[in-house]
Amino acid sequence: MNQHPDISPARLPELLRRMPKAELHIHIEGSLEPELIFELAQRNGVKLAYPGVEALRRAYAFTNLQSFLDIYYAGASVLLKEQDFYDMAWAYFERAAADHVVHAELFFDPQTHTARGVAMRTVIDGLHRACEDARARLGVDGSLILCFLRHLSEAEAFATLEEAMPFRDKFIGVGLDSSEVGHPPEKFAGVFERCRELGLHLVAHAGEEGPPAYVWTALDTLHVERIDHGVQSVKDPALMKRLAKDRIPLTVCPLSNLKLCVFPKLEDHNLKQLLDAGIVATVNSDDPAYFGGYMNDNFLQTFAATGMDARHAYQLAANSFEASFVDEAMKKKWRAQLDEVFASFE
Ligand code: HPA
Ligand SMILES: [Zn+2]
Repeated sequence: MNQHPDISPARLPELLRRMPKAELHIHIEGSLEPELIFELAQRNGVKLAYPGVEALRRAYAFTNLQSFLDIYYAGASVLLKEQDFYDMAWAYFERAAADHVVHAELFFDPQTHTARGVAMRTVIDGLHRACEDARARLGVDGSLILCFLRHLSEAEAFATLEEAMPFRDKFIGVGLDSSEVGHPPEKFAGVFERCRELGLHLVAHAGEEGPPAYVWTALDTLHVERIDHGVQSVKDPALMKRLAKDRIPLTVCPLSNLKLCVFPKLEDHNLKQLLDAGIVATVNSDDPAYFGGYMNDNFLQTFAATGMDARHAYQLAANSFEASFVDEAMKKKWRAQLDEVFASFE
């Protein structure tokens, strides 16, 4: 296995496109393209606040996380039927396959839908059916992670978990998303403890806009296995050491961070710094329909802006497999595919 191939910078874009990779931080509702939003709105008779696709796209000028979330929840309002959830996830899987994503762990926000009267079964069945078809027809392995909305109460998270329990075999874990600042991980200590007892995988958004303290409590109070975003961790050297020592993966989303003004320019992004500190960082798209790109857009633009090389590319792909919630045999298979692609570029 050659982890440090001598590959010329000119061939780096093609290598980034072709290498197999896992996506571990994608909100499936954030993959809803404006065209599909309008198609579903028409199909379901939902009235939107924008006259058309272009007007909606023009509204995608965000200043921070909250300015995005307001539009993201409005976009999700067109999802009503099982087929809508299926169509959304299927469109994502087709794009993922084109980017050589071999495995994806999809976040979904049930509370966004159940609050509008959509049944939990409708949401989970539609998404799960798309995962099954993606495996069979595209060769993309997919699984679901249920996210609690952190701007809501812990009692509401408990009620959501209860509602989802009849479908326990259709999701592999739980996460925590939505407005971060003012809603620290410890607000959800009880429900995460219950999810841990249930044998669910645990992740949480922390250190996207919020302070390193939120990353610490996600680790030590919620006992999460991965941190989503986590880019603010560089402000705390002790935290950086902890993440590296315990090999806690960070699911980093460079174009999201750019669009939500977490970094002023992609050139300022700290992904290379995280990797060079020995942290198991990965690249992900977060909400690709809103942030200007899917997996390969994130890889290509970030590499062009930050001067990372083929060694970083290999590390990021290998990290995505290490950080995924699959068995060792699957990880081994994907690492072998990764080595094969790198070997073909030497
Ligand atoms: O980037 C995000 N952060 C927090 N919540 C979210 N929900 C969708 N995307 C995001
Ligand atoms: Zn996210």
